[in-house]
Amino acid sequence: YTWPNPQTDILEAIYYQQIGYDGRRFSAFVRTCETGNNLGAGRTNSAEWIRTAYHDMATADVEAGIGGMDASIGFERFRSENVGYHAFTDSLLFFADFMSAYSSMADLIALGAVMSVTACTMSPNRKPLFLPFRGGRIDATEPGPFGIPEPHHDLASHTNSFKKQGFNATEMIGLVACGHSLGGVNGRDFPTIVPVKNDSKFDTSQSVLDNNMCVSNTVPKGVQLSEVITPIPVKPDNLFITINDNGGMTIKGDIRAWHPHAPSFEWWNFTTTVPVSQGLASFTVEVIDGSHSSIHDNGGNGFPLQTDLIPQTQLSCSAVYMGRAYMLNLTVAVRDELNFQDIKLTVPIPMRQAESMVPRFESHVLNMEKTGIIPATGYSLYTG
Ligand code: HEM
Repeated sequence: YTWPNPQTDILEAIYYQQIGYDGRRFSAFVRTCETGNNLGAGRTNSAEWIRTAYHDMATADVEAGIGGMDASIGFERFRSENVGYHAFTDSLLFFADFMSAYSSMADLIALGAVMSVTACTMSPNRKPLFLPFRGGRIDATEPGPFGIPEPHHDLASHTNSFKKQGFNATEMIGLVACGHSLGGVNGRDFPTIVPVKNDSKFDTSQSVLDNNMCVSNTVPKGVQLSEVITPIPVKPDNLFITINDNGGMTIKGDIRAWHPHAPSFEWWNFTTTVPVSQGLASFTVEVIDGSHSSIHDNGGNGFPLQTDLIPQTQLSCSAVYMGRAYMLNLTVAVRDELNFQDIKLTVPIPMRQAESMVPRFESHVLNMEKTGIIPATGYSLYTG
């Protein structure tokens, strides 16, 4: 993808930046397929994340284009068809820390499933599976229909229910078998599903996983999933531009570089000051590795810098207490020659939803007031 793209940028970081500087540590909870003893004997995060993804998706009606991966499980945890609700509660609580206006709970549930599959196919004798991950799911604001398959249902009703979810009988068997090979334990407690439990060893279920764990791509009508998200080799991050009162513009930032043989990304930072009159529209990055040099130009046009409205972080502050209070005071330098009439700030604020533990982002729009000028730069300051 081409940088910047807010949604892809954030999901790409949560997926691929695990350890080291700015590591998001999402995968620490599924470092191995067995990780999770902290939850109590026999519980594993990977199994719970997979089950959460499946139960979120399983009420889909693909023909009608309703339901699918939409985080409606947040509203549905206490239904009897969602027996063992702690698994869903704990998974959603973990994912909630990674939510933003650009990373929906439904995307994070899907990513959790993708990462769990990788963790559970990692062993010395085989290649781990990295399932393609797409973003763009939209969280539901109300519960979905009932319809999770339960152990006491008969075969015909399972077949029907999987058909509604978009799977034929063969896929149903594959999906249930591979799902329960990951869970690994619970089949024993529920004899009605023994036939599928015994069906799968990990070796044989891998191709099944491959085809079917794409359950996470079942989404309601109208939701457009992104392209498969893969890491870009060079990515700018934490860019801050300051308009100085001596006529200079200071650009600071990090560059994340992907070294094929390193376990994590390498990070470099830079600071440069140019006269405001000269400006800076974009930049390229040269990576020198031994005697080899390569120029990264973001697909041809360079990494763009937006200098019409520039947040001045040194003049701004924010405090976030999830669910209790929220404070943001933002000052932006605005280029005078653009003659904007109004400058409005749109802030997505996480709001509690009464019946779900998943917050909903609500956009609040406020007017920014002119609070000063930065002499001899052609910029004024607006605060809101
Ligand atoms: C006929 C369809 C299905 C039935 C009746 C069923 C039923 C169950 C039951 C009763 C449990 C035990 C829950 C507990 O002990 O709290 C379980 C666990 C599990 N199920 Fe299913 N399931 C079905 C399909 C699936 C599918 C399609 C997947 C994933 C693709 C899946 C993934 C899992 C996982 C990973 C666990 C283990 C959870 C853990 O260990 O924490 N199930 N299932």
